[in-house]
Amino acid sequence: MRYGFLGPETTFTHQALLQALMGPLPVRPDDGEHTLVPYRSVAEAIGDLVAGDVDAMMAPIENSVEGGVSGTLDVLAATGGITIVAEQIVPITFVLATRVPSSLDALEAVYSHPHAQAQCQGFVRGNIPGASPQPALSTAAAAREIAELDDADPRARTAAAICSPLAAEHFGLHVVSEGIEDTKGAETRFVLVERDGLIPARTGADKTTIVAHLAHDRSGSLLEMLEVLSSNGVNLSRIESRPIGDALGRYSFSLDLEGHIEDRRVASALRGLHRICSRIVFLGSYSRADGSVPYVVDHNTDTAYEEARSFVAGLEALIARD
Ligand SMILES: O=C(O)C(=O)C[C@]1(C(=O)O)C=C[C@@H](O)C=C1
Repeated sequence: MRYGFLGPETTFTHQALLQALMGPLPVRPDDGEHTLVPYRSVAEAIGDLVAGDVDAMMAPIENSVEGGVSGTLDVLAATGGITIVAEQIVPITFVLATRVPSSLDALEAVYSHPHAQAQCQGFVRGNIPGASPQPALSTAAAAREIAELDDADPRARTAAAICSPLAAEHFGLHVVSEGIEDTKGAETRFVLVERDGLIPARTGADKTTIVAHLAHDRSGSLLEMLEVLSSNGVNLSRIESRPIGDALGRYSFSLDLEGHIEDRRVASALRGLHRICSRIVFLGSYSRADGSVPYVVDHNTDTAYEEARSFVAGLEALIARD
C-alpha cells in the first residue's frame, strides 16, 4: 500500500503513520509492502488519495491545546468518497534548533508550522521577544529549511526551527532549548483516511466523525441537533463550528461521537440528524486510540433499541389494511 503524509520525514504526522503501521491496520489486507509518500500539505495528499496515487493518508485533526486542525477538517468535509478508518495519538514536545551552535539572545526569527508556533508562543514571547515567527509547511519542513542554510548565511545563527527532537536530530541541527511547549503533556490526534474505504467493524471502543449543516438559521436549531444526540445517549468528544464560506454567519458543525454506526443508539441519532439537518457528511466510524469504552445506560443499549423496534413492529402488524 502507498501511504501519504504531511512531510517531510520526521513530522509528527510521519511519526503517527509509523505508529499506525506498527499495529494491525483496519479494513484492507496488509500486504506488508509499505511505501510512504511525503506531501507538502494535507490538501495535496487528499487530492492524490482521491486520484488514486496513494491508497491512504495520515493527517492531523485535533491538538489538545489548539483544538481542531481547521485545514484538515475543511478538506475532509469538502471531499467526497473518503473514509477515516483509524486514529493515532502522538505526544507533542518541541525543541528550538539552529544550523550552527547559537544562543537564545542571537535569535531573530523562528520558523515552524503555525500550530507549533501557537503551542510555543509563551516560550518565544518570554525568552526571545524580538524574534519574528515565520510560517513553514510543517515542523520538519522548518527544520529542513534551517539545515539547508549556508554556514556563511547569518541566519545559520539567527534563525531557528521549532520542531520535534527527532527532526532536529535527523536534519543535524543544534538544540538551543528543549521542552519549549507551553503546555506539558500536549497530544495531537491524527486520522488515517482511505478512498472509498469500507467501515472498520465495531470494536466496542469506537468513534464516529460527521459534519452536520443546520437546516435553518433560527434559535434552537443547534439545540435540536444536540437533543437528538442526547435522547439517544450519544456523548460527543469534539464539536467545532466551521464557516461554510458562502456567506457570513453560515456554519457547519464537525462532530466526533462516542460509538460506532453499528451501535443502534448511534445509528438512531444519525437517522434523527438526517431528518433535521440539511446535510450530513459521514466521515467514518473507527476504533478509538485510547481504547476507552463509553458508558451506555440500559435504555440505550442495542437490546433496548431492538425491543423497542419489535414492540412497534408488533403494533404495525395489527393495522387493518383494505
Ligand atoms: O508539522 C508537523 O510536524 C505536523 O505533523 C503538523 C502538526 C499540526 O498540524 O498540528 C502536528 C502536530 C503538532 O501539533 C504540530 C504540527
